Amino acid sequence: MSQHLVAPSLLAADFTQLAAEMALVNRSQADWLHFDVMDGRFVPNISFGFPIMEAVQKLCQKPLDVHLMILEPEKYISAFRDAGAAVITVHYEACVHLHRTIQEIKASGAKAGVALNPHTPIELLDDILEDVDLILLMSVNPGFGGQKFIYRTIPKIRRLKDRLIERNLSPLIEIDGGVGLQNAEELLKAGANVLVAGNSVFGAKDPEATIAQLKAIGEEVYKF
Ligand SMILES: O=C(CO)[C@H](O)[C@H](O)COP(=O)(O)O
Ligand SMILES: [Fe+2]
Repeated sequence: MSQHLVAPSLLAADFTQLAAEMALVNRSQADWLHFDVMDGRFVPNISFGFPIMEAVQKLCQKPLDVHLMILEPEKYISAFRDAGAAVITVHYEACVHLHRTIQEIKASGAKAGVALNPHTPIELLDDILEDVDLILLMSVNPGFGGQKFIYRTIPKIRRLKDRLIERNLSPLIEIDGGVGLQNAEELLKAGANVLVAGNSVFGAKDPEATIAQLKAIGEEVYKF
C-alpha cells in the first residue's frame, strides 16, 4: 500500500469542463484536491475564491486541500472552512501572527498547514513545528502553474525531514510546483508525503492513469 498522498491541483483543470474534471478526480486514486487561492497581492496572479469553491465542493468527493496565497489569510479562515476546506495552509511570509492563525485554523476544525516560499529557510519554522499538521514546501515561486521545479527543494525536504525526526514530530510534508512522474520518486525518497500535481496531471493524455502512476511510484519507494 502506498503511504503518500496525491493531490491534483485544480488550477490546471479545464474550467469549461469543471464537472467532467471533478468526475475524473472522483474516479481516480487522488487523495485530495488541491485548491490554490491567489489574491494578486501576495502573488502576482488572481485565481479563484468562494463561489468556485462552493461549486467544487458539490462536485468533488475528495477532501479539499486549500493553499492560501493571500495576505491576511486570518480574515478568511472560517469562510474557507464553511466553504468546505479540509486542510487550510497559510504562507509563513503572509502571516504576522502565524501561531495565532494556526490555532484559529485548528479551532475551525480544519487541518492546519504552513507554506514556505522557495527561498524561505525551514529553520524559521522551529517554533511552530509542534503546532502544524502539514508543511508545504513551494518548489516554484507561487503564483502560477506549469513552472519548472526548483531542484534545491530536494535537500530542503531532507533537512526538514531530519529536523522532524530529531524532534519526534510527523506533520505531512507537501511539495507544490513542477511535480510529476519525472521527480516524484526523488521527492518521496527525500521525505515528501503529499505530492501536488497540476499540469503533470491535467495536461496529461490520461490524467487518471497519471494519478495512478504517481501513487504507484510510492509503492516502489516504500517497498524497501
Ligand atoms: O500553488 C501553486 C502555484 O503557486 C500550484 O499548486 C502549483 O503551481 C501546481 O501546478 P504545477 O503542478 O503545474 O506546477
Ligand atoms: Fe498550491
